[in-house]
Amino acid sequence: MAAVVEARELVKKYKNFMAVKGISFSINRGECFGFLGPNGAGKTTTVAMIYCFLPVTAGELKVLGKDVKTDYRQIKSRLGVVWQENNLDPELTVFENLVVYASYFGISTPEAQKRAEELLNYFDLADKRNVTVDNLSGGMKRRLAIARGLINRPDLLILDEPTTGLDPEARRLIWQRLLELKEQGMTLILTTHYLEEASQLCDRLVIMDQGRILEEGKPADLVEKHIGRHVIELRVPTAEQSKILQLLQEYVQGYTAIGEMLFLYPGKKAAETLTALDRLAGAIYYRLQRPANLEDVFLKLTGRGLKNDQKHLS
Ligand SMILES: Nc1ncnc2c1ncn2[C@@H]1O[C@H](COP(=O)(O)OP(=O)(O)OP(=O)(O)O)[C@@H](O)[C@H]1O
Repeated sequence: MAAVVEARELVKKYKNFMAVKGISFSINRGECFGFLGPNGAGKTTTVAMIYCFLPVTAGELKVLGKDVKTDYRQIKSRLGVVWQENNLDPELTVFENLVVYASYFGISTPEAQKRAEELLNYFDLADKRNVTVDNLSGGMKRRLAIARGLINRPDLLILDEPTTGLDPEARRLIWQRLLELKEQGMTLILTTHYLEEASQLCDRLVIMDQGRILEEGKPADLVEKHIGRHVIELRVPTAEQSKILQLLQEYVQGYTAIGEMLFLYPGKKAAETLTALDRLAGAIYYRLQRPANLEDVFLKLTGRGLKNDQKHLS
């Protein structure tokens, strides 16, 4: 499969702060590739370098076979981007936002109008075509921003946290459209700190933290590799934990301890683990068995949750 993005030992330094610390990855044509990580991981910085918006400090970065250091004009003309912050023009109508943006790519007005109509229909915004952006809901603004990112019919669409701050219904509508675009063969790159978004949309992803890539792979494979099918969550006083872990060692393949919380990975022995736990009930304040997910992978790799506001200790 042809790579549309190749990064080798990519580094980004802001003055004295190294936001991206020598990462390597490769993105194939037609896939949805994700950068998953908490705030400050370096996701936006990385996609901004792919979009040729930020210069690379060191390392190699090729997009669509061209070098971002020398061929950025050609690369940019073939990319679409949707930034996390709303940067739609509030003075213009929905329709005008698309047509004016198209002019930056040298697209003729009749062609731009035709594409704008198609995109407004596709993103369920046709009845809003003549209102200004201020009159749109958050979900509509985000859909318009994605429509605008597609106006030049890009080879690659970059989405920086496309559904952050949206309600579940607005989020699902955007996921639906992005999945359709992928089915039509579009290459998508997205950053997110929503594990559900990453699991639903991404064919492959990297897990980033503090400027580094911790893991890379298909979402389901990463969960299987690090955790298995299930997680048993326990709340146990820290003084009791080593005794419990010792008693469970023949059943449990791995675990993560964060304060009083114990996250157990029982592999194929979930039933045996639960039976063994029943005999220990006195020391355990709380117990839950649930399917494993990408957040468990992140937790195991870093000892922290994906969202900064998330507390794992109750
Ligand atoms: N212009 C800048 N100058 C200095 N430091 C910066 C600049 N932009 C970003 N950073 C820092 O670089 C690190 C990575 O930021 P980045 O925005 O790439 O992270 P992120 O993973 O996209 O997080 P978020 O989800 O919050 O957008 C952070 O510590 C951030 O504070």
